This record gives sequence, C-alpha cells and structure tokens, in this order.
Amino acid sequence: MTAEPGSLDEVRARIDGLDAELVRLLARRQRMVEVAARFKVDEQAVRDPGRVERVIEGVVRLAAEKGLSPAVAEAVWRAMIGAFVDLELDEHRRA
Ligand SMILES: C=C(O[C@@H]1C=C(C(=O)O)C=C[C@H]1O)C(=O)O
Repeated sequence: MTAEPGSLDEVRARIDGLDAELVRLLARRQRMVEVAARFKVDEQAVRDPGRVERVIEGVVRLAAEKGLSPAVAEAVWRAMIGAFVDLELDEHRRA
C-alpha cells in the first residue's frame, strides 16, 4: 500500500499521475467508440440512448462497490459519453 501523501504538492503529483493513466485509458476507449461507429447505420444508432443508460447503470453499480461516489460516476460518465457520441456523430457524418 502506498503511503498517504504528506503535502498538497504530493497530492497534486499523485493526481497528475492518475490523470495520465486516465488519458491513456480514454484514448483506448475512444478508439473503440470510433470502431463502433462503423457498425452503425444511422444517427439514431449512433446515439443509442438505451445503451447509454445501460452503461451508466453498470458504472454506477460498480462505483458503489469500488469506493467511487455514484453521483460523481454518473456525472463523469454522462459528460464523457456525450462527448464520445458527438465524436462518433462526426465520424459517421464523414463516412
Ligand atoms: C460506443 C457506442 O456508441 C455510443 C457511445 C457510447 C459510449 O461511449 O459508451 C454508448 C452508446 C452509444 O450511443 C456504442 O454503441 O456502444
């Protein structure tokens, strides 16, 4: 177990490191979203609100188990998926 940071600078260095991990994961997620776009026939399929709700439901349940605030998880995932759907719509319109 890593020791608790002893200063605000240390806390921030840890947060910066975690952000770098999140960026790497999000780049991998984005790649999959771009591939998903190729399987979709129209904008309704790109938006797929039913799938969005199922993703949010799963993440909120997992958050509660893993010590992440479910409210934070929901807000973050809604914003993230909204941005990915916009990206996917651009991709789809270009195709
Ligand atoms: C990636 C997909 O496309 C969109 C993006 C989603 C996401 O970022 O999780 C979920 C639903 C979709 O409307 C998908 O359908 O799975």
